[in-house]
Amino acid sequence: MEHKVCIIGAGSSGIVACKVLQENNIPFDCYEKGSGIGGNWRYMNDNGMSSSYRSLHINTSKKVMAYSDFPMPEDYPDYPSHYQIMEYFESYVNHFGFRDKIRFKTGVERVEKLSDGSYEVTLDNGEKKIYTAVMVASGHHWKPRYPNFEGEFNGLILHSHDYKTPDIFQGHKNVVVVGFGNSAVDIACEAARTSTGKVIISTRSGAYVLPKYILGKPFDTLNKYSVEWLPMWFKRGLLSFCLWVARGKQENYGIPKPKRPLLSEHPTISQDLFSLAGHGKVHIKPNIQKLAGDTIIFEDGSQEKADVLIYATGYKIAFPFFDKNFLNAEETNEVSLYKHVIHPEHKNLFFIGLVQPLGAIMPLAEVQSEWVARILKGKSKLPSKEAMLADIESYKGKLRKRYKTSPRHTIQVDFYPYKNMIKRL
Ligand SMILES: NC(=O)C1=CN([C@@H]2O[C@H](COP(=O)(O)OP(=O)(O)OC[C@H]3O[C@@H](n4cnc5c(N)ncnc54)[C@H](OP(=O)(O)O)[C@@H]3O)[C@@H](O)[C@H]2O)C=CC1
Repeated sequence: MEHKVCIIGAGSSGIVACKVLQENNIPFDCYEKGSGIGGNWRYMNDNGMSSSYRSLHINTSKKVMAYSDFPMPEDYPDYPSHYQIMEYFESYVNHFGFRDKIRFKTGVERVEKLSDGSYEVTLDNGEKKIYTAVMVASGHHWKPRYPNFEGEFNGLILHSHDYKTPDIFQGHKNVVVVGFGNSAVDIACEAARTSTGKVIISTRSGAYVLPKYILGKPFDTLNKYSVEWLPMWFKRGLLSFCLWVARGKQENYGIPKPKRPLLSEHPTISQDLFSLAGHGKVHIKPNIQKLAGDTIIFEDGSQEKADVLIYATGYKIAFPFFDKNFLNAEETNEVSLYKHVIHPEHKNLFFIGLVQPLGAIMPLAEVQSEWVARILKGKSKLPSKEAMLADIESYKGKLRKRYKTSPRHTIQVDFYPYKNMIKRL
């Protein structure tokens, strides 16, 4: 069967999907809402979906993040800025020469499955196109998830998605950042360097904070030596030892130790937090109990006056182009996909980059795309629908056992084991 594929989005997952299909001579069109490639990594992207802030640097190292056949420039630092990552993506697209297959400023409004199994794609200009397969690469860090605290806050409230520059912290601003993921820590550190006021991270679960370096090497480059068959207790012990060597106990800096074991949450990575917390520039408090005008009351009964409240509370997984009865993940962030790629009920509907790795998404989006290309060419066979559904349930069970139950842990994968598994498939 001759395929024609629709790729939705030209971010870091969409461009590698384009490259892989082109290499495999599979015809495709890619649609991108904004006027350029890069998705989340395009600061101030005019598609309105980027959550990048001006000071953003990637928190996985350049070697782990790069696509397999296109290394990042030698003169890039270990942890490039979003400007450098964008340059890298631009040269990737130029090098492999598929920019003309991407239709910019063209959003996908609707994707509907037809009775013959093909997909009707409606664009935002009303145009309708038919495809035999759809690769969804529209990202999962663009639709803010808000908490629902009792009471009202009078000051400035912002979700981390809308945070761009630290000007809002200028002067003597007291700042409370809710959440203890990577957005929360980056923004709290930036606030602490900008404001002379008090900066607080408010967290309901706490976090183990991993430094970017250990023994002078990017932390994630050590990860490749941990082989997938090692038991979890051993991996935990090894990581615990590495953390002890790299930074001692995090409690020594005023960062409480979570009550659950290591590797049961998406990692929070920061080199700066230790220093700023140790200097008393960032304080950690429990979750918010109540908002009361200019005062924030925490669950331990303490109160703080605040000027700025940042919700760094993560994102909803959303696909606005699907009918809610066809696919809806927003409330739970649960999407039932075989190996996080294949929809077992809908043939030739694929999801690229819809994973949250302990590592970078880009090389995983690459192996996923290669797998999809093989499926489309009939070179890889899928198991039965029942077997795929059973595999999905079994994986969900493993996630529930390992991770704290939370919408942020529904698409979690271990970088190297997942990459190797997709390669094997
Ligand atoms: N430099 C970089 O490369 C950066 C990368 N990122 C990546 O982007 C992705 C998104 O990160 P991020 O924006 O930090 O979001 P996350 O989903 O990772 O973290 C959200 C945080 O908010 C907390 N939270 C959620 N809901 C509530 C609530 N109702 N009340 C209180 N706390 C709540 C969560 O706690 P709980 O654990 O209890 O759910 C968690 O601490 C991640 O993959 C991250 O690694 C982000 C920023 C920078």
